[in-house]
Amino acid sequence: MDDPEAGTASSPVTAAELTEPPRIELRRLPALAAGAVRLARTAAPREFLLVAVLQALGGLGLVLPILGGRELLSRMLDTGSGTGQADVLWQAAVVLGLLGLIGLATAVAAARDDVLSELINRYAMGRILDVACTVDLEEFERPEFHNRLERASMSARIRPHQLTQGLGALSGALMGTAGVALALAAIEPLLVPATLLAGVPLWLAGLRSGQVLFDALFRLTPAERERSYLLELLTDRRSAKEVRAFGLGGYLRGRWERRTDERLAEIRRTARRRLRITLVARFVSGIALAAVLVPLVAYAARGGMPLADAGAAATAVLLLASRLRTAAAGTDQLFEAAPFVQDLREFLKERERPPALAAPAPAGFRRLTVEGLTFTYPSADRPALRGVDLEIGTGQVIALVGENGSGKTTLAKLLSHLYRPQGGRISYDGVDVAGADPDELRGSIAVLFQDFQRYLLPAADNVAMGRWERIDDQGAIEEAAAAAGADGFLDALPRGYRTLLGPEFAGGVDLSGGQWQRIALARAFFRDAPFVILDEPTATLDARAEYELFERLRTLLAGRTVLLISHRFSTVRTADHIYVLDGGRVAEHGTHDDLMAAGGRYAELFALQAAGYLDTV
Ligand SMILES: Nc1ncnc2c1ncn2[C@@H]1O[C@H](COP(=O)(O)OP(=O)(O)OP(=O)(O)O)[C@@H](O)[C@H]1O
Repeated sequence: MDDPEAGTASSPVTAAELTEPPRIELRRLPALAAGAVRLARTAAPREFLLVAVLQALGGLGLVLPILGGRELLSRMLDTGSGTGQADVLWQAAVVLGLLGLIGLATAVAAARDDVLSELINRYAMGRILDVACTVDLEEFERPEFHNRLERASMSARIRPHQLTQGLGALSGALMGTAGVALALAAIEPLLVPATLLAGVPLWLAGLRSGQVLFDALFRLTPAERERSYLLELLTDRRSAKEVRAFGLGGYLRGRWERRTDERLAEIRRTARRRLRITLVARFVSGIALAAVLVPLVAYAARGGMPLADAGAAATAVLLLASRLRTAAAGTDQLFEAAPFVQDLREFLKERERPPALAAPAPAGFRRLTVEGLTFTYPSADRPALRGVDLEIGTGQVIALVGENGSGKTTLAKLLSHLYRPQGGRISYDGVDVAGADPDELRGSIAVLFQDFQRYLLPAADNVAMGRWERIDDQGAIEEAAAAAGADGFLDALPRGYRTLLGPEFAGGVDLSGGQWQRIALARAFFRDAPFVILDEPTATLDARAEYELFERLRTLLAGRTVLLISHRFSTVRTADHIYVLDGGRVAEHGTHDDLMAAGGRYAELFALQAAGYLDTV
């Protein structure tokens, strides 16, 4: 596909560089306008051409009355005969007909413009999704990335289209301006540049006013995101029950109202600033116009030129000034959209790693080795993992245990290649996989997260999301569901596997927490990967289901390598090897018997849990 951003990229602007609103530079305007036109042309080639041609025809509507009218008038004054009058009538009919056609073109252009706007929005949003789906997961931990994503999404809705609209309006207005300027030049050439000067304050004001609006919306972005988040809390089904149970409606609503008031106050301040800029510009422009008209009238009054000529010149000056104001309306749109489009383009440059640099990933391993693995979350001041060493042999079941916050899930995320290690290495059979394509590496891994996703899609699709390429393999879907113990309740659903899950959509049904977890487990089985990572896979399962699952786990996942994270020591004791994490480090490791004999942290936690069960008996 033709890439409208091609050839424009400099080094990507990093998140840190964009904490202040970028300045719009006049010299970048032509490139921005060209970029927006390319974007519009790529997004909607036919619509763009049609609207551009129709808008240009509409622009003729500004010139035609002047040129046609003048010609018509001189013909009327010249003709005395009947034939001449017929000519004039015929010519008048042509001018009127053309004006009618131009009116039609303008109306059609406006209607097609709505479609063009949607198409540009869809294309720009597609480009934003390209970035959102490919950036490192780590980016989602950075508030600045979310601010930029929010701004880009808001800008994509209207700004590229606004920029092309501004260009269209400007080119139409410039045609009109040129027509009047020619007429004025015929009377008195000096008056043309003098009148054009009156337009300069209007253009400068448009530039400043556009930047003021962008600065305000840029600074409002974090608060705007908070407002959206509060709105979601107040309107989403998942939060609705807790909001009611804790009586949070009024409190959260109050927070939303305060943020909204702050936004309104900022919008009011910005509107006042922009109005001041416009009024000052119009005043200065008016003075500049008076500086042209007053000497003209005075000169004519002193007899320097015939009064009729002076009257015609003054009329042309006023007409030119009015065309300049129309042109300024176009530049206002252009300047208002430009900083947003510039910001959007910077975001779109934020493409992830160039795929060509990634080495082919090994399909699996016989031995996975982790050495000195270190990782700190972008928003954290302490590492979540510090120098972790670990070894996993193919076909083994390895367990990770440790208290809350000890780093188990973080290690699982690094082993699934969702984050890149900041120190240390992960090797497959002695080869560091840091340079390999993470997408490819993830292709041979199935992960079941603690906070797995509940897709509001048909039940079968929920399982098939594990390997969407095989979404039509109903047999394999049912097999995976049976392995996870989900077949019973899925068969009993109103439309079986085709039942929509989630009651938010018509015909959808909800499941219990444990049933959702079995579906997530089925998804991991359906992925059919050689390395399976299960983070608390039975947290919401009943005791019998959990027991049965672990009894069958070795059979179900025979030949696969399993990394199991669990707080339930009864389930991890059968693992081939157990790693105990503490404060981001491996505190100890070994088999259940080794660790019990060592009498360390594992033995202590195991005894604590066992005592809890005994107390309740
Ligand atoms: N996205 C994040 N941003 C910042 N810090 C994080 C993030 N996720 C986890 N942490 C921190 O990293 C540390 C390790 O967290 P991790 O989720 O790996 O622990 P865990 O052992 O899986 O805990 P649990 O048993 O509660 O699931 C904790 O101190 C946690 O606060």
